Amino acid sequence: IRYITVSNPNNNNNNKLRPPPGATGLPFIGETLQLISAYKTENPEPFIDARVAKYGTVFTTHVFGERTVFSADAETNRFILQNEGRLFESSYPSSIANLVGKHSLLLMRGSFHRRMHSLTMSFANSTIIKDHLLVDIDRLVRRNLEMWTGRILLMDEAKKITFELTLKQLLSIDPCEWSENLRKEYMLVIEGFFCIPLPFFSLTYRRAIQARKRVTEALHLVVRERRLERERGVKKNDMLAALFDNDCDDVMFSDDEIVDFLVSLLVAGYDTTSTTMTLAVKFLTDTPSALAQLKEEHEEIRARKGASLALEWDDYKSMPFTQCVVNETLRISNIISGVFRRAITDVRIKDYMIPKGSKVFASLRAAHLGQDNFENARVFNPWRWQKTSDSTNFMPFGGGPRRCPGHDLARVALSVFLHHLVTRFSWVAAEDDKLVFFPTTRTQKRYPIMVQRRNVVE
Ligand code: HEM
Repeated sequence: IRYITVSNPNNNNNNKLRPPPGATGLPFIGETLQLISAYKTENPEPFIDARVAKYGTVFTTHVFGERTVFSADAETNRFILQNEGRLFESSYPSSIANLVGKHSLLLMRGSFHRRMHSLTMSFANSTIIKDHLLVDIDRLVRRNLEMWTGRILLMDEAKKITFELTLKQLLSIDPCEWSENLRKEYMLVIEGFFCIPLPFFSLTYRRAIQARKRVTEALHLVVRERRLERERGVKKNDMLAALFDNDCDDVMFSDDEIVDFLVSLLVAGYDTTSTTMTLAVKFLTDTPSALAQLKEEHEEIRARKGASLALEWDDYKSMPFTQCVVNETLRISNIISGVFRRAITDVRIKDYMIPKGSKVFASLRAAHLGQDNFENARVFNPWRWQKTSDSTNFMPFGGGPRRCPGHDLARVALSVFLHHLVTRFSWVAAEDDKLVFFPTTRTQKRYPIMVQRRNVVE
């Protein structure tokens, strides 16, 4: 494949190139309804498969109000993501942009984005996790699991756990009534992400905007209080402290900037990690041999440590099969099904021309489920990762300058959660439940399970 930026508009060869083939469907709505109805089922693949068969892995469609170049090709996706800021830039729908706030990392661009992205990374990298976040993750996961009994909605429980973890890491706040109320407001904000961003038309969106206001008010109070504490010399080791410390450089963050930044970190880590936790359990329940192997791995760790010691970094590093399960869950469920970008110049991809201004969707899902990229790609098979530790076709956390800064943190949280779950409980699905992929990836009934405490551990 040749990828070339078109810098000379008078180049005749380039002028002959056309945009990728495809169909743009009905006026205004394009193929949006076909896409939504496919993604509302357990098997949305035919939407992509049919177009790939007809037009190839890069095709044109028209979704969510705009003509869009859709890439189902892993190499093209990588090229798009790595050229962030040079050939493409991220482009979120206005519903999401309004709700995360204008100072959010998701919306930042250029050198400021690079700087804030690396600040976020430096707060969630493996050294920091090893040195102090792991202790909190272990404690908060155990604390939640201790309360489980009988029938639970796993998706709700996983959300509670990830929200508590994120709040602790960002603001050093332990679970309490205040944090639980904040979480409820957050759920309303996230509901608003995928609806029409017109308060007049959508009650969900109106509710989301009001909830965002309450969330930012609550966070403003925390930031103000922490500034006062800081003046009194109280030091904390969390994301908010890192943002305050950045004041010492050339930039002084205002409270508004800090609050938007925190809102977007909570948004980005909350739904993604909790849904992955839930789906990992669902896939394991449906694949008993994988669950048995996972249990064995974790029971060995417990046998070494005894019933009650907290997990340490070396324990996390001795969970090879768990990493296979995490990879395979990320590959097959595709919590972030793809990312939207906009071409900031004319770009040549393969033998097509992507005109400047075009909307582009790099479908991570299509690459992960492409039969040419993975053998029996649509089957949950964690053992495949025992053969290939890394794959260039595997990008659940995106790539390039916007690669997810929470990727290590998410992996650790998932592994610790699975460890305590399989060593403390056995469970069965309480009802049939199925996966759907619109508006976000979730199971229809929030995955009800019946849990039973095991005797092997405290
Ligand atoms: C299984 C869990 C997760 C998945 C699958 C996931 C996936 C992704 C993906 C695909 C992107 C790239 C978006 C783009 O290129 O436009 C991203 C960005 C991001 N993620 Fe995650 N993420 C997860 C967990 C987390 C966690 C725990 C955090 C908290 C620190 C986090 C914070 C972010 C932020 C702030 C961005 C925006 C980065 C930027 O635009 O520079 N994510 N994530």
